[in-house]
Amino acid sequence: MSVELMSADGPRQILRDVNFTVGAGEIVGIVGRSGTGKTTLLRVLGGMVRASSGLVELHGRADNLPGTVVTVFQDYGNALLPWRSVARNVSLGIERGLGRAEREQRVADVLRLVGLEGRSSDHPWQLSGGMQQRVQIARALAVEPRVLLMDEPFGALDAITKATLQDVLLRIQAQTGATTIFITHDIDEAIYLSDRVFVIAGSPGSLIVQEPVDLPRPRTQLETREHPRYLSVRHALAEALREETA
Ligand SMILES: Nc1ncnc2c1ncn2[C@@H]1O[C@H](COP(=O)(O)OP(=O)(O)OP(=O)(O)O)[C@@H](O)[C@H]1O
Repeated sequence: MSVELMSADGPRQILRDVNFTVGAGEIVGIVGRSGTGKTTLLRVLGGMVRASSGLVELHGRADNLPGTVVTVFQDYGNALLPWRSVARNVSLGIERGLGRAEREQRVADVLRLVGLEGRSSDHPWQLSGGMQQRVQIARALAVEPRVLLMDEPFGALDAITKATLQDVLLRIQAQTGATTIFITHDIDEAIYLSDRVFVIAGSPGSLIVQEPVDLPRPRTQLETREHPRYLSVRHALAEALREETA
């Protein structure tokens, strides 16, 4: 797939020949320097931007079924509606199509998954940044997506909250089996969470590495990061990113 977008000087190629397949239930982390087109790629996968050549297929179909692909943004502060309670933010994507009892049950279930069961009647501004990001993740999960796309989901959080949410995400993904594709600037986060790590490089951006992680699950913050395989994947990714900078 390739993507061209309009700039002030006319059309500009943003991504060139980015072709890959992601298996159902797989977790893929995308890393790469700023401006290489990672967010654009995620937008194409989410159906928000159209590829100028090539296509995105989900289970062999090019038309993304609404609700099957959901995106979580880094900017949780703006993603949540401040006048709505936590529960009503989470129910945003399921207000049509589900009866009230089923909807309330679904909201309660996903809030429990992200560890916010006691905060359903709070408003976003009454929560910490990490909690607000959990609300956004809960809202995405409420529609029971087959594909979860996340653009630097933990980028704005402190290291301890980030580690906690990484583990929340792994637990949820193991339970829901959602195919998960996320962007991060943190190589360690990419390895810790993923089955494969993609490196996007250049301008226009292309997919230069698809590194299998091959670390056992369930993963833990200490043991996984001390595993010899972890270090070799880290080395390979650092080399790929360094070569690109050189
Ligand atoms: N809507 C748009 N119209 C025109 N050009 C765009 C648009 N969105 C992004 N671009 C351009 O596409 C290129 C890639 O941007 P993108 O946000 O995808 O990169 P990125 O790898 O996610 O960067 P970062 O890591 O800094 O978030 C940039 O040159 C940007 O200016």
